Amino acid sequence: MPGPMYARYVPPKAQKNPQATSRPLKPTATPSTQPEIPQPLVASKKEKKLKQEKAEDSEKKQKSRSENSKKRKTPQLEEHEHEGGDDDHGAELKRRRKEPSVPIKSSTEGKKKEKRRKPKKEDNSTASESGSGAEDDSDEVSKAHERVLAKWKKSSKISEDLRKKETTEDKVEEQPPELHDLVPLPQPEQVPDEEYRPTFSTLPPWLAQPTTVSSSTKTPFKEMNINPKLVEHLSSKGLQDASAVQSAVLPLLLANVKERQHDVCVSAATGSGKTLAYILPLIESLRNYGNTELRAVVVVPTRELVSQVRDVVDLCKVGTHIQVGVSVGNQSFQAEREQLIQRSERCDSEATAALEERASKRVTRGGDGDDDLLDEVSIVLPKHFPGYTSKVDLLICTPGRLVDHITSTRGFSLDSVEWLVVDEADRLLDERFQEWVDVVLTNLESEKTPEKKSAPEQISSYLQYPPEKRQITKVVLSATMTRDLEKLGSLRLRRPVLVTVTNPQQGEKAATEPRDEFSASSQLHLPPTLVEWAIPVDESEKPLFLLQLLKTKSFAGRSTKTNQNPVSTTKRGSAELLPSAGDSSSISSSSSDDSDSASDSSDSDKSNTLHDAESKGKSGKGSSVEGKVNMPNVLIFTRSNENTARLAHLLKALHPPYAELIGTLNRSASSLDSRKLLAAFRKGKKSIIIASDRASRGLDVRNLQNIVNYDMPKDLQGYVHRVGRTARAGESGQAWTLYENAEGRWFWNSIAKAKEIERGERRVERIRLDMEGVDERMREAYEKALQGLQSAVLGPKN
Ligand SMILES: Nc1ncnc2c1ncn2[C@@H]1O[C@H](COP(=O)(O)OP(=O)(O)OP(=O)(O)O)[C@@H](O)[C@H]1O
Repeated sequence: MPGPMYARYVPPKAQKNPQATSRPLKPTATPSTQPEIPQPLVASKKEKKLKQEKAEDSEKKQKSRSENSKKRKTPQLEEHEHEGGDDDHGAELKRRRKEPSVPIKSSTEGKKKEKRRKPKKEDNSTASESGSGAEDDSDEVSKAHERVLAKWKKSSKISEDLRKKETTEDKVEEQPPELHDLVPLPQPEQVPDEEYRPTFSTLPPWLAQPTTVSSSTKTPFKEMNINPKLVEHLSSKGLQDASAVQSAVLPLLLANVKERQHDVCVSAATGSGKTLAYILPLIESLRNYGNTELRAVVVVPTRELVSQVRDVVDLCKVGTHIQVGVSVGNQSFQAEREQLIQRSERCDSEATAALEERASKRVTRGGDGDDDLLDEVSIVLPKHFPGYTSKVDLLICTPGRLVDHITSTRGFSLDSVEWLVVDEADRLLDERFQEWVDVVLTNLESEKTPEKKSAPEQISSYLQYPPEKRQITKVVLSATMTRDLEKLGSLRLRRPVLVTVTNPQQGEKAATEPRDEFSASSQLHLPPTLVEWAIPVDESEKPLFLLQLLKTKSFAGRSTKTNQNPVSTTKRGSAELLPSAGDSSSISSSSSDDSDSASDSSDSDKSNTLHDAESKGKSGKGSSVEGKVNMPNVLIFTRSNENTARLAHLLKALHPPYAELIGTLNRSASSLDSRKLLAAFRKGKKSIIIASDRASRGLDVRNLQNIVNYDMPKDLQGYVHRVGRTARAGESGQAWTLYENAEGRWFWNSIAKAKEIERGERRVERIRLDMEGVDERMREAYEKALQGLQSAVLGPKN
């Protein structure tokens, strides 16, 4: 054999192009990119011949050739040889894998490269094959090649193994999921997310840390800084002790004007006595003035509240000369002006001359207003000027009417006002009412007119000193006081203090624990004596459900003159009906904990049943009109004026004996009518009031025992105010909420279990009405009533 089979193989690493040399050793990611087999390994016959011829070249070249062949060993190959060769192929492979990968060349590109390489290899082979030296050399090269080939094989094997391993791993991952039929896989118990409680507060300290007082607190009026005659008078009316909120607020407000350094915000449950808490300080402050000036303004949202506050003022002002005015817009504006402002004439030649001069120049300031004044001047005595004085010390008004007087009533001025009370503040600040806050505050903060300035004020004005800031005490109250800083900020309170009333347990907690923003904003209070019920109803027969409720003994079968509550909560989550003569009905209820979903069809199993005593024929007295003792005393809330009228119509048609006992209270009722209705209700001539939310705020009706939410309230605050019409001033009361299927979830989540309401141990309890008594006859009557309603709405021809 003329020469070795693999003569003149130039190891890939000896190539000039390092990328080309490294490719054969590089393991490939996919089988399609197999390591490139070194091309020169199998030499063609032509090549061998050429090699032989060239091997006969001079010995001189032999040395240089052997040196050349040594030099051609790449540093990489040498390195491998030093490191122990084949054993380190794995490490080498890994190292190369980390190197940036060589882009895969296209086949044409590979061929071109091969062509470029060929002449070089030919040169080398010619040089290496000459005589015995050439043989040695070729042996050496052959061995080197074998070594490299062995390394390549080994590396190929390793990469092949790796590929196999990866494929098996992939297969394991791709295994199809185990099938478990339709039974859900057992899941680990879910860890509830911890409630986020920020460690910082964005509320100002006065809101975040209010002054709290326990609802059990009582202070005798005689221990307070109140006129003894007034204390005596209050006592004669059964008011000896100040309630909790009064005990906290009165000391702050009874101080004299110089000591009153704070504006006061009050957040306390409905019926806790907030009205007296601000009326007493007003009376004590106003009683000592010798002249009449408008010094106190009380703003409330509705006409009914205006007259209610007036009643409290009338109770407290006995023996004083305090003049009280009301402004509600139920009478003509002119008549109201005359009640509030006294017009007089004073001799003031200077003022008259100035005015006449203006008139002659036809300079008008403020347009029509000045023209009016000119007209007035023309009808007074010569050299006389019209003057105006207030006829009232204290004005109780709605915001809209107050703005009307400020802007249009000549002589109406807030220059002497020292007190501004905003009752039901969240409602008044929610609705803009002609931007009343801005108008009133701008007036209160503006400089007094010269006539209203005191002597010292006139002197400092003459000396052109800047006017002193006026001392006005603001009192802001609500059972659902807003923590909205923007709204409260609009009242521009001065060093405000927030007073809240908590139940005894909460009071202890509040005293020891600092209140953060979260808890401060979440406090709504319900009267502790209130019992709350929830009744699922069928939407299509809701009036029938209401009728059944009104007839049930636990609702209607008790005297309106006693405060005995037919349902006594015996322990948490359970209740029972107190036995009463001839009463066979019973109630045992489930707490709200058992009633997560209103749509739960198993309601009936868990809930309780109110047996209709009348339908069972065991007590016919329960709903007889003559037996007033057993008539329901109830305020029923609907969501709109229309619903109020419709429901009244249906109830009267369904159960005619109720007709003369039903009254409606909504926005379309005049003040006089609503006053009359409330008076009749207090006297027991009317027992059922069907009302819109107009009656939900502030209304105080003694002996009102039941509230029915026939339609859902708008929100949580709405609920608190509605149900707060009962269980007032420590008396008992019940609230019944009828919920349709679609409303149940919202009611339970947003009202019954609302975290914002402090209910303590109490729960809203769910009961079911027994509808057995509703027979075909009643359903027919219901249908007729609906038809009657339709023709009443559309007219008889339709
Ligand atoms: N010190 C007191 N002792 C006994 N009864 C009181 C006392 N103070 C007020 N009351 C009575 O409590 C009832 C509720 O008072 P008031 O109307 O002021 O409550 P309120 O807190 O303003 O309620 P709301 O937030 O619903 O307006 C009234 O009938 C009132 O006569």
